[in-house]
Amino acid sequence: MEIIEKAPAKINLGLDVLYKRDDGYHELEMVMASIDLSDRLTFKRLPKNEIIIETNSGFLPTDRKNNIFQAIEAMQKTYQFDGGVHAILQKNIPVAAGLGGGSSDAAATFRGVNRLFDLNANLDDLTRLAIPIGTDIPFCLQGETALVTGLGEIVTPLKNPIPQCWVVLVKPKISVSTPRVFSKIEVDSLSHPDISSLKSSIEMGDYQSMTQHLGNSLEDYTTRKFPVVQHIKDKMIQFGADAAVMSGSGPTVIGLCDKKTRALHVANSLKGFCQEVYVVRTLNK
Ligand SMILES: C[C@](O)(CO)[C@H](O)COP(=O)(O)OP(=O)(O)OC[C@H]1O[C@@H](n2ccc(N)nc2=O)[C@H](O)[C@@H]1O
Ligand SMILES: Nc1ncnc2c1ncn2[C@@H]1O[C@H](COP(=O)(O)OP(=O)(O)OP(=O)(O)O)[C@@H](O)[C@H]1O
Repeated sequence: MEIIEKAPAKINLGLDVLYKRDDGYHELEMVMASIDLSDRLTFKRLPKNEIIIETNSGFLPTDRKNNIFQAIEAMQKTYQFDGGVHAILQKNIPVAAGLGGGSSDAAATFRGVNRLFDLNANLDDLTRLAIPIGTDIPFCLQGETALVTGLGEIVTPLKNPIPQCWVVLVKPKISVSTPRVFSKIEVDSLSHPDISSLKSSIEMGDYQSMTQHLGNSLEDYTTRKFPVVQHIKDKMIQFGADAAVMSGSGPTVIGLCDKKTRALHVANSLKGFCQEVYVVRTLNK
């Protein structure tokens, strides 16, 4: 028997860093949405108690450093099932891009192993196991559009998902380390997007108002370190995106367009500038 799970990327429409906690982590307030750009995972049972990870991506670790490995191990320890897991990852989401690829793979692994061994774990059970592996995983377990608070572990689905639109993703050829960004920011001097207005515009289905309230507290730091991120934002607006914002700790910039033709125009105009350009839809159930 094999189980197949899709692992969609996430975008941060809004990300506010509220304060730094005594343990070094940051209290966040975010609006996140899943998009139609996904990794694909296949899970098979193995007779012996081992974990094998195969992937089409040459850059990724296949040992304990991979989030998939950690998720399988957490499930093995908790549920003590007989046998091991062979996971095959088809990587489509750019790595270290601010699109939560590794977190979504881990979430898909929790779902997949749960099904593969008929473990009947519920969302709360899986969320508890997920938090120590990555703070984006609780959102990835639920998907769609949500307000995400705490360290990332408190996920509250919005009354309505993000209004249907086109998302242009542009990833410059740099990788950004999330731990490094969090260790370098000075919390007192960060900008604070209006997450409450962003949330209400989405819940009211008001696309235009939503585009006016996108924002990311981490953007100033990443754009100062990598000015190319600001260039991409400026170009997106110049070529017709309704709004543009950096996702997560970067470096991917997302541009929103209500019309497909305009999204394709923005994407085509940026292709000469960056190699990795995607046009996707948001993912609503
Ligand atoms: C920036 C975001 O992408 C927004 O969605 C996420 O918060 C990051 O999620 P992630 O990649 O799953 O990151 P994690 O592996 O959980 O955390 C990486 C590192 O970022 C820092 N970190 C993360 C989350 C948080 N609320 N405060 C932090 O300070 C910590 O130093 C942590 O060791
Ligand atoms: N399954 C995986 N897919 C991608 N990266 C992984 C995976 N497992 C471990 N990693 C490691 O995690 C690091 C960050 O990868 P990822 O693509 O999840 O970053 P990200 O998109 O910036 O995530 P976020 O937006 O949650 O910060 C990489 O350095 C990579 O080697």
